[in-house]
Amino acid sequence: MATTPAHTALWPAPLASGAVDATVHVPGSKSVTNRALVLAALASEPGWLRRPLRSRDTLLMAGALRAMGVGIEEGVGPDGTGETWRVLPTGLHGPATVDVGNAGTVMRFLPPVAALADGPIRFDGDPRSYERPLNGVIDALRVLGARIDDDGRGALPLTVHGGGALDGGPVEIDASSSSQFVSALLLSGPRFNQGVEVRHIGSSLPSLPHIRMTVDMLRAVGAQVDTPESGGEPNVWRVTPGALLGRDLTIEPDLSNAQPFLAAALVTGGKVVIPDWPSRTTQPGDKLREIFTDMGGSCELTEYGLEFTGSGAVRGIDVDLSEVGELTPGIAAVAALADSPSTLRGVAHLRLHETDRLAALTKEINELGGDVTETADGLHIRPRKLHGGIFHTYEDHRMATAGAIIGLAVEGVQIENVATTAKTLPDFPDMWAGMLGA
Ligand SMILES: O=C(O)C1=C[C@@H](OP(=O)(O)O)[C@@H](O)[C@H](O)C1
Ligand SMILES: C=C(OP(=O)(O)O)C(=O)O
Repeated sequence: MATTPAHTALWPAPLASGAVDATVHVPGSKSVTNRALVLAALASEPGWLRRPLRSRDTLLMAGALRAMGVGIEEGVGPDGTGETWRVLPTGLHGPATVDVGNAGTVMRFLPPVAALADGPIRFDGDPRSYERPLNGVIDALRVLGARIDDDGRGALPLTVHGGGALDGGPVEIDASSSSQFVSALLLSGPRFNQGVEVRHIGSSLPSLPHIRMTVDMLRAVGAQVDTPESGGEPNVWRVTPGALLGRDLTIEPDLSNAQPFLAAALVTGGKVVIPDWPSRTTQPGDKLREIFTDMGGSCELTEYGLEFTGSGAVRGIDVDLSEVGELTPGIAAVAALADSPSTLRGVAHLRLHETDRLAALTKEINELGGDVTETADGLHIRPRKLHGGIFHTYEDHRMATAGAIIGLAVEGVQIENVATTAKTLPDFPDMWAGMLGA
């Protein structure tokens, strides 16, 4: 019997029968796991990643580093706990081929690593990866001494002809389309002969917490990094050349992936506890404590984790999301169920994410009867009574979880290709059913 291909399969989003009351263990952060893998691969000694995220994006990162010769072994941590990767930074060899899938972190963070390998590294990925901007990384690497063959569009596919070392030094980039350009150059910077000085010359710079995450993690493995926040020039980051330490790092839960579960507490007037929510973090998802409180919930951060409670009321919000763009789909879903209008601003660069998220959210919410309009840099959302229907996801994990949030409150919502959540949260459907007590 023919089976339905995953991308057309429909998942009936469960309707909440009442207020949710659940504890949800959220797997490790995509952004922290993929940075930790890169830094461990560039270190001068072995390192450990405990509780790494195992999802499409992080398995692609691990696979790519392995293809370049890095050892990444499944293991038991130094204290006997499982769920660990041991990283043996023995390699960086070409020729090799890297599949980036549609992972921004893989397509941006690895070309600078490949420039340090001793042979050609070919990069390819999903059709959407050809459309996502990479010019900031390609142009900068050329200035820093790398040889790269591409088709001139400033995007994938391409080959980095690694020369075993890279000069490095000062470079200007426009990172207004993605903060990942800056992170990519900084992460490999300690291994460039002269280090790197990245000067952002564009009009705006999204996702600043993700750049802070890069800087914090570099410092934690012994790199010296000067930043605008540490008294340096505005928009300039400087990394000194030097060896990196191998570390024993426990990966924090992915706070952006906690979003749909917190949203469930908000829209059902229930309660959700997320264990191990860090008391200090650079993850943008931490901002949800404030945003979802403004939208009607309340939260308490204890040593055990975050307890988030909905009040039964869901309020609209006017908010600049430029620092936390990846939270937009989940906030838009909640806003569509609120009792007053919302304006989400500062996220024009979302048009270049997994899909054009502003267009996709507008179309899919409106097809359920909503009233959403796109602005130059965001969305206006005027809540209306929604009805069931198919919610298309465009191979975007956060579109799928946004649809699931709406489905809690609207009967008959069917999510197309819920399996696309595997990009960062492979167990999403089971976790969602578990939260609802199914
Ligand atoms: O560095 C990172 O880990 C990320 C940076 C952000 O990218 P952009 O600056 O391209 O939005 C974010 O949206 C993405 O999900 C993860
Ligand atoms: C934008 C995202 O991913 P990527 O790392 O592919 O840019 C995201 O996860 O929301």
